[in-house]
Amino acid sequence: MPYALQVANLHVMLGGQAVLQGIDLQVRAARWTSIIGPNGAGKSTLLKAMAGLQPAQGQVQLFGQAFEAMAPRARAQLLAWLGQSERAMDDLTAFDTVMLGRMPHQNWLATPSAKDTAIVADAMRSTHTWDLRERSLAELSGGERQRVMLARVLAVQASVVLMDEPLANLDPPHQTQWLLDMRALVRSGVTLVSVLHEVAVALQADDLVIVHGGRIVHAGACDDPATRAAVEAVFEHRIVVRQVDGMWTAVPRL
Ligand SMILES: Nc1ncnc2c1ncn2[C@@H]1O[C@H](COP(=O)(O)OP(=O)(O)OP(=O)(O)O)[C@@H](O)[C@H]1O
Repeated sequence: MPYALQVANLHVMLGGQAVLQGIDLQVRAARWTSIIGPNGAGKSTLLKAMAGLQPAQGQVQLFGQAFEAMAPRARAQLLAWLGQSERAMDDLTAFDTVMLGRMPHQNWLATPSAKDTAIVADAMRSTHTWDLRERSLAELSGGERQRVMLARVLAVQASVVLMDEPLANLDPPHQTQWLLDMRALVRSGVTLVSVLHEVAVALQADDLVIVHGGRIVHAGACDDPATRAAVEAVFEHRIVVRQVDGMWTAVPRL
């Protein structure tokens, strides 16, 4: 089975604390993997390490190649990243922000090609940000801004996309749209890894990785009953995983 990302014996220390303690993970290509777990479990740190943005002990491979062996530009074309509450340059327009996603494909100081412009327009239309294209980021609401950042990641057209809390600030229609867009992306062959607090959305993924205390406590297919039991357990049985209209969802146990 082809793997997009392989993580072996990953350790991260932050502020004298062991935040990741020997993570082994294999992310299957052309599938959607969701990472969930309680606050402070180490999810964001794991995702950052998989993006090469977090110094760590251990090994991360992208399509079988060690990260450090890859040229930065080749890696930036293959792997796109959306961080949590990502900072952006407030003075840039939404259009120019999304165009930043094309940088790994452009030559230094070259003007964007017609292809770059078409890809940016597509990404902005699919995230409903096209009408915001001339506004500066500073003028946008939290959800509008998040959708612009999503468009930027889509504009990279990377084979592997990592997203940390992509639904932050998105209203329910845009959450549903995100789900539909991500399914289409994965069907087209992209590998998606997302850290999500919305358990009901995370359960729609193909595979689920559950992190607790810097360790993976469960990894399995979302349609495996053992995975659903592990979800309830890691959240101390304060939620129940139920089927509604043929879809698995999580509701509070009151
Ligand atoms: N720069 C840092 N220095 C010290 N400790 C850190 C640093 N960054 C993160 N931590 C700690 O590492 C642990 C894991 O953080 P991380 O952000 O990976 O958790 P998370 O599972 O994504 O949490 P959340 O669900 O709250 O976003 C937390 O206990 C956090 O306080």
